[in-house]
Formats: sequence, C-alpha cells, structure tokens
Amino acid sequence: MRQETPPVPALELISVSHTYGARKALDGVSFTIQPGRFAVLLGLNGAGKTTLFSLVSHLFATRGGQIRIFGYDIGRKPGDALRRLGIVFQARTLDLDLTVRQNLSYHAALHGIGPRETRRRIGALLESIDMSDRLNDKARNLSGGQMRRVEIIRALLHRPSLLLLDEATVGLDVKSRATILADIRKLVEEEGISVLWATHLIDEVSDADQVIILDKGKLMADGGVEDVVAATGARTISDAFAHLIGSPPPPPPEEQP
Ligand SMILES: Nc1ncnc2c1ncn2[C@@H]1O[C@H](COP(=O)(O)OP(=O)(O)OP(=O)(O)O)[C@@H](O)[C@H]1O
Repeated sequence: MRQETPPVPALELISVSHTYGARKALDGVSFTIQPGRFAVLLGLNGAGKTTLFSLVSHLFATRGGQIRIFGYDIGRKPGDALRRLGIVFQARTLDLDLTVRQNLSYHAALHGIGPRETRRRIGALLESIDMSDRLNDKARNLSGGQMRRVEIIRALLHRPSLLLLDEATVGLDVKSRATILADIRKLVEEEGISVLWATHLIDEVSDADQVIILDKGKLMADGGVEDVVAATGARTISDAFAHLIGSPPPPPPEEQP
C-alpha cells in the first residue's frame, strides 16, 4: 500500500525560547500550523505574541529552539523562508506622506517584482478590497481601517503562502474589524493561504480554527476549538481561555467602557 507523505507544515516552532535580559518572554514554545489553516494565537498583553512574530519574521535571531516556514529553517535559509511569509505588524507601518501606490510599489520592488507585474497585482488587490479609487491618495488621508487593509494587501503582494497578522484589528471600529477578519478568512478558503492571527480578543475565534493559547511566554493549549474546550472541561472557548490564563478574558472593544 502506498503511504501518503504528510504535507510540509506551513509553520513549525520547536522549543522556541526568548529572553530580554533576565525576562523570559517565550519559554519552550512548540506548535505546528498545517497549510491552509486559520490559526489564532490567543494571549493577553505581554503573553509573548509580538516576540514570537519578531522571531518568525527574523527581526530577532532565534537563539533557543527552531523555526521552520514550509520546511525552511529561518536561521539557516532566511531567504527561502521569508519569501513564503507575509506579515502585518501591530504598529502602523505605511509611510503617511506617500500615496497608496507608492507604499505598495516600494514593497513590490523590495521583492524584485517588475513594474508591469507590480501594477497588475496592485490593481487586482486594491479591487479585491474595494479601494481602487484610493490609489493616488496619500496614506494619511485614509481611515484606520483602510490603512490596515492596504497594509494587508501590501503583505500579500509577493504572494506569500503564510500570512502573520499581529493584533490586526486593534483600534478599529466594529464594522472594520468584521470586514478585515472576513477578508482574511476568505483568503484562507479561496487561496489556501495559511494564517497566524494574533489577538487578545476571544470573539475573533471561530469554531473551525486552530487555537494556540499563550500565557506569560508559555504555551497553554494548542488544537481545534472543540478539543481545547474539552481538554479544560469548559463549556465554551471563552471559559477555556479564562480557565487557562486564570482570569476572565477581556471583553470586545465595543463593550469596553
Ligand atoms: N524590548 C523589550 N525589552 C524588554 N522586555 C520586553 C521587550 N519587548 C517585550 N518585552 C517583554 O516580553 C514579554 C512579552 O512581550 P510581547 O510584546 O511579546 O507580548 P504580546 O503578547 O505581544 O503583548 P502586547 O499585545 O501587549 O504587545 C512582556 O513581559 C514584555 O514586557
């Protein structure tokens, strides 16, 4: 009988640790995300999500453990690994004095994409987020939600297979949050892209997601929503999260005072 070879994971962390001086930000974290999966990295402020993103994107060197993107070790084969990775950081990174076109073209040039192909990709991606008419607007004239969506399509310009988003909906209104989350879920469904979505908001988790819970640098749970709920003996993922981190999860922003 022919044995099926298992797919190469989109992302693999093996015993990853990171310290800032004496402070341990990540402590032996291991998990795997399979291709085409939407994985939510759930943790409160200070859990270690941004540190983890900095290691996966090679901003920091991995000193403890190993990170592989589609089988490529980020330390040994950074070019091969990073080519497959798109990333949207928590902090805003558009140049406000440049137009949408200039912000996007600059990123495409960094990835060696030619001018004609750049124009084609920018046109198609802007259309997909219904922002074709904003091509020549300065970034500073966009709303917070529009800026985020431009950052997301910028991260997709070089056609990555794995997309990382760090608290992508922070500071946005309810409608923009829902639109962005729905757009990303559509990408997973239609393009088979793999996503690691970092958030502290439990309402961004959906039943079909893989959920990875971090607390104070430690991996507390990793699995399908149903499995994580069952493993903690809770009734909902919100209760499971509260149980694992030892405090009630923060309410969604619209319920915050
Ligand atoms: N440059 C730094 N120097 C020292 N300590 C740091 C630094 N960056 C982060 N830390 C600490 O490392 C831990 C993890 O922080 P990190 O920013 O990765 O968490 P996070 O889950 O992304 O939180 P947030 O959502 O607030 O950004 C925290 O205790 C934080 O104070």
